[in-house]
Amino acid sequence: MNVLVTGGAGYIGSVTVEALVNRGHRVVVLDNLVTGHRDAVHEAAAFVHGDIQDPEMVGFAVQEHGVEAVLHFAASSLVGESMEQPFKYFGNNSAGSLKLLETLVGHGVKRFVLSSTAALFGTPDALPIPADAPIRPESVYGESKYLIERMLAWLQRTQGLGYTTLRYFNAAGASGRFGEDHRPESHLIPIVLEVARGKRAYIPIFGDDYPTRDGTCVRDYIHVLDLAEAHVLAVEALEPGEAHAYNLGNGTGFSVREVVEVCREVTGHEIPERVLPRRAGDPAALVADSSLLTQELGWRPQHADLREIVASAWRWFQAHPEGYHA
Ligand SMILES: NC(=O)c1ccc[n+]([C@@H]2O[C@H](COP(=O)([O-])OP(=O)(O)OC[C@H]3O[C@@H](n4cnc5c(N)ncnc54)[C@H](O)[C@@H]3O)[C@@H](O)[C@H]2O)c1
Ligand SMILES: O=c1ccn([C@@H]2O[C@H](COP(=O)(O)OP(=O)(O)O[C@H]3O[C@H](CO)[C@@H](O)[C@H](O)[C@H]3O)[C@@H](O)[C@H]2O)c(=O)[nH]1
Repeated sequence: MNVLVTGGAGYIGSVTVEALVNRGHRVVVLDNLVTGHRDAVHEAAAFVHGDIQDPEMVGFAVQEHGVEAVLHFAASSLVGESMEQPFKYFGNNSAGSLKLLETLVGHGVKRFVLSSTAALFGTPDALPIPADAPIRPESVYGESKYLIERMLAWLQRTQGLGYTTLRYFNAAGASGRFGEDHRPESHLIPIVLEVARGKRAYIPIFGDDYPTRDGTCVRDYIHVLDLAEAHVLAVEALEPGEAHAYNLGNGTGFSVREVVEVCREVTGHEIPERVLPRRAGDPAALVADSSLLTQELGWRPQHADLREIVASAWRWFQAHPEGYHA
């Protein structure tokens, strides 16, 4: 298939492009490089430096490359930041995706896979969270993604667009070539590894008074390679006019303190910690029930062990001490 990947110069997008290329698909990446890196774009993929909100750039990419399906990663994606900058999130994510979808539908694109999020679920009634759990975001980020899901539901009904929304939990780890390089970094595992690499003095723990087993937030960390594989399966199976929503995680939760402990084991470094106040928008615990994805697409995580996930990130950081800006 000819696949357009928005945000393909970013963390999860770059690893997914690698997986698509390995599977024999032809890929064009559209990215404005606001958080992504040109060097993170696989050499077998075409690259268009542009914004999802620019109809001319998007239209050019679609026509020039005969695009049949779109994987939409491009977004602003930090829970904490979204609570401080709501207009950025409703703008880039919700309004940006609306513009993108208008252009794509106008060019006859009928297959669309959305990077959605566990942040849709807020504080869930029970764990693990199934795909049909109630939606009640507790952050602007989560709401901004849910608005895109609602647009997709209406475009399926009115325009025959086929879509799959993958609500993934916490991406982590690296492929051999592509890894996580956010600036500044805000995600837990790369920050803990920055402490191990001597780039930070300690790991701040945002709250230890949550109703969890050790008081720190629990998350379901999924290997970026398993995420990439789910995208390949989803886009290969998707037909025009269909609608699917899947949760995507390992089904096991780790607290912030447990993650730090695994990082100590993997790196052999001490990793001091310091407890700070809670971060706005953080639910106490998020763990995925991905059984619908397993039933319908045969997806199963191949790298579920948190030690393996952390070790892959650790190897990538050792091989790329300055990230993509070497
Ligand atoms: N990292 C996670 O744990 C996680 C979990 C659930 C969902 N997600 C979602 O997955 C997607 C990718 O996340 P990531 O961690 O790889 O983020 P990232 O910031 O590394 O990648 C996003 C990419 O999109 C590009 N981009 C942003 N706005 C754009 C625009 N308007 N036009 C063109 N390009 C634009 C950026 O330059 C970047 O390359 C996001 O949609 C995010 O919401 C991430
Ligand atoms: O220095 C840090 C960084 C994070 N945390 C905590 O670690 C957990 C994980 O945080 P982080 O790695 O920032 O991820 P999330 O905020 O859970 O969000 C990620 O996972 C979501 C899905 O669950 C995605 O939608 C988001 O895009 C992605 O950033 C949270 O409880 C944070 O409060 C700390 O205690 N200290």
